[in-house]
Amino acid sequence: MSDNEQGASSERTNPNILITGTPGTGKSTLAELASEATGLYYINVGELVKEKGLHEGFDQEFQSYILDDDKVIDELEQVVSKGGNIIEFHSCDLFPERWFDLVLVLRTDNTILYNRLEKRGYSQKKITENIDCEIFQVILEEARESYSNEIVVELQSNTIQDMESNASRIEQWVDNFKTKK
Ligand SMILES: Nc1ncnc2c1ncn2[C@@H]1O[C@H](COP(=O)(O)OP(=O)(O)O)[C@@H](O)[C@H]1O
Repeated sequence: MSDNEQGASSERTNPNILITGTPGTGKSTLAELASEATGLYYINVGELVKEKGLHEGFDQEFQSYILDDDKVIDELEQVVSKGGNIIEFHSCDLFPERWFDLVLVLRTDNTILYNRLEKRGYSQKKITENIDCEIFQVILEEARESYSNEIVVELQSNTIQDMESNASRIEQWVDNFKTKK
């Protein structure tokens, strides 16, 4: 990531990073690795929503929770305002723009993604929905519309090597952010 991907310089001495992308692209795996490498605090928003009931119920048709955006924002506001977090979620337009110094959108080739989702035991309907989401770059477009394009970075997440190099890029980026503060 280049210097200008540093993004709009915030007052934070520790950055907040958002890792987003279609389900199955490897967000949790990368967020955990990057959290270990950087010491930033890892927040899995999907898990938090379930744990703390930050939703308006379960949508049987889409087999997912209907988010209560306001509850999610309220729950996270305090910890995010201090900086030093890696936040991971399969959507990104609900969070305030000011929260993030870097927004990473993971991308995976269709066949690889298909196999990962099938292994997860997703229904055919849910697999198709997610593959379509990836083909039409829904999350990438959402990220570009919601955040300054200077801080939005697309990362390939097909192989273990991709995962390792993405984690080390994040580590370097965080070091660089802290050095400049
Ligand atoms: N870059 C990668 N290369 C190979 N396998 C990966 C990669 N990223 C994730 N995986 C695997 O794909 C599956 C889904 O990853 P996960 O991190 O749970 O995705 P997400 O959090 O985006 O839903 C897991 O089995 C994980 O081990």
